[in-house]
Amino acid sequence: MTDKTTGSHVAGTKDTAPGGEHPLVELRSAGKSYGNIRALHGVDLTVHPGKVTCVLGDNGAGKSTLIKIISGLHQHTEGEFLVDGAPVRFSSPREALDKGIATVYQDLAVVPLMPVWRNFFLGSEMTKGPWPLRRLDIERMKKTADEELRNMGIVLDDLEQPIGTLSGGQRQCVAIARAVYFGARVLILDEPTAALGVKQSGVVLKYIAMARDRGLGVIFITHNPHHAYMVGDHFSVLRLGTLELSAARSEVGLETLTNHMAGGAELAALKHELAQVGGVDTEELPEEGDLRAPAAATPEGQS
Ligand SMILES: Nc1ncnc2c1ncn2[C@@H]1O[C@H](COP(=O)(O)OP(=O)(O)OP(=O)(O)O)[C@@H](O)[C@H]1O
Repeated sequence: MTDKTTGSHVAGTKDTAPGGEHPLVELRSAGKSYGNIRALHGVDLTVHPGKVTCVLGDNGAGKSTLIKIISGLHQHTEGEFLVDGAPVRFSSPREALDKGIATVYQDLAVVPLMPVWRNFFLGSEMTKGPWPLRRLDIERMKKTADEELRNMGIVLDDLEQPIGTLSGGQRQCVAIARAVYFGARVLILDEPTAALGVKQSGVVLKYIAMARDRGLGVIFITHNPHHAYMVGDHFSVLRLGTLELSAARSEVGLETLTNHMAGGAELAALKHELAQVGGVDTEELPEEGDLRAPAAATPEGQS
């Protein structure tokens, strides 16, 4: 575990792929500057098949920049980016997709009024018949979408219903099933639970676990340490563009993770500011050390 806040380093923390294989995706001291704004610096990250790597961080921490590098929207300006052990520099998201790296964005790229099955195949429609008589193979698309969603345990009453009528959680799940069907090896999920309630978040976390169990390497971007801890194998906390914490599940507990995300020092500063405003009983607000995880939290060092 590397903890940048304490400077401590625990031996044996470097991720090694099972069987000594290369990670699917690896960043080595990677960084990105936009002009003279350094958005990301010195980031190490590995993604292995069948594992969930969680990237946590507050607003402006650099999460989107990190996703953009891996998904081919931006290029890194420092360090190395490797896929299957080979250095890469993508010029477009298409190149990332060709390597099996699929990204599910929070504002899902769906057409709300189109049926679920049509959105499932959007941009990659099945066709039949020879050119120039080629036409959409609607029956096969409906059947395949139905099978694939069922395989992922997603049972919808009617695939003809417009995707816009599904709940946010269901839409995320359809997007995950779609990425799995189209051969993703690495699935990047951009805050999939951010806009969801507790129950819907639980459903999405279940499908993240299913994608993992199917052997995909998942990068789960989130603000929420509790959600991360439900499914994560490795946790990377970004702060102001650098890695503040990088730890395997066996090395970090939910409590530590929550404290990192809550930003104890920032909370103390906020408490001080609130005290100046008046009208808020700051005595009742928690101290840094009081930021406790829920009772069900896994004890430190256990998973
Ligand atoms: N295109 C850009 N040009 C200049 N600066 C940028 C650009 N994109 C991001 N930044 C800066 O880089 C830093 C990291 O931003 P980034 O969007 O990666 O953070 P984030 O963790 O995704 O935040 P949020 O959760 O708010 O989306 C911020 O200071 C941001 O202002």
